[in-house]
Amino acid sequence: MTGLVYKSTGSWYTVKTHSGETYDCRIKGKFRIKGIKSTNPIAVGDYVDFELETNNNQVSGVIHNIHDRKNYIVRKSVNLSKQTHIIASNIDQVFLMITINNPPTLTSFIDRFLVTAEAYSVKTILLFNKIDTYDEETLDEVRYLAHVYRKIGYECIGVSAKTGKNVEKVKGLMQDKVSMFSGHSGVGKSTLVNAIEPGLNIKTKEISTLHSQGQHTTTFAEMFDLSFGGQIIDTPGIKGFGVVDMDKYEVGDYFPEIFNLKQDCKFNNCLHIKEPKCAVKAALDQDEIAFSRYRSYLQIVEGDEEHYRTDNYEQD
Ligand SMILES: Nc1nc2c(ncn2[C@@H]2O[C@H](COP(=O)(O)OP(=O)(O)OP(=O)(O)O)[C@@H](O)[C@H]2O)c(=O)[nH]1
Ligand SMILES: [Zn+2]
Repeated sequence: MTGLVYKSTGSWYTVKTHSGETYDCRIKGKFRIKGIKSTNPIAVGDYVDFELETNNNQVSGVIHNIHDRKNYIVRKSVNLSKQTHIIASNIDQVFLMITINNPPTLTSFIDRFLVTAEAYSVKTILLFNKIDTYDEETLDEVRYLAHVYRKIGYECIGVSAKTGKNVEKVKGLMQDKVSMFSGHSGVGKSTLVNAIEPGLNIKTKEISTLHSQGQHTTTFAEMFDLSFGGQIIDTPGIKGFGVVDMDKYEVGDYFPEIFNLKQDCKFNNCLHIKEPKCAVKAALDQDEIAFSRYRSYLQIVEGDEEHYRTDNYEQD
């Protein structure tokens, strides 16, 4: 049988078949996936093959195969083992929720998020929430940001989880897809998800991420069905996408507007900083590339690790 993993608790997996039956499954033998050194071999969002077995009149499943993943997101463990934990896989899209001032979402946060999402091959849609509260000046800021991000290929939608503005539009995008919601604490993730699917109480608030010994608990994601088709993955306690190791020469490839120009730079290993005949710097001078985007690019290339962690990898 084949099913989709909805929940994992470490040794047991909740797997749902296409016809809607749910089974508790375990893994058979050692499971190694090429190239990933992770603490969990199977994650929420995985498609797996399993066989049923009966023990003491209890039916459960034994997973013997995992299908290739289209993408996955990981979290590095904070301890010294340097192992990764796969949070979720096969994500169709992530909605990055942004508020201008309550709380403020900085462009450096948005851009670091987008770079990570590009590196993971996860499509991102930007939702500017709480537009019911904005004055004309703040709305101008929303319009400007939407212009900047639309120009480089990201869909941008102004929404209000409170008044319901554009909530139907977001639902339409979610139909029959696997979605996630991200963004700073307080941007309105729970409120919007509740407006989209009333009664689905996703626990975006984690009670505590620390054990009494001061170690981080492992965060387990969970998948939920949407009544109108599709699923939502809830990742309690995880507000950003974490840190992805990348070479400084790779960073520009995850900025679509920089990637599109790099073949026009004189040097094929151009970092677009001080090199002569750089197409990216020329585009910046012509205002074809937004300065805030270029500034974020420089911050990432110059490796402001400390900043990266606090900005993009929040855990309360
Ligand atoms: N005016 C207005 N208030 C909103 C809107 N969306 C959310 N809020 C309010 O903003 C506050 C935070 O919303 P939450 O949904 O709890 O935010 P969250 O992103 O889930 O926060 P965490 O659980 O901490 O990650 C609540 O008081 C909501 O009522 C909106 O569109 N307009
Ligand atoms: Zn260049």
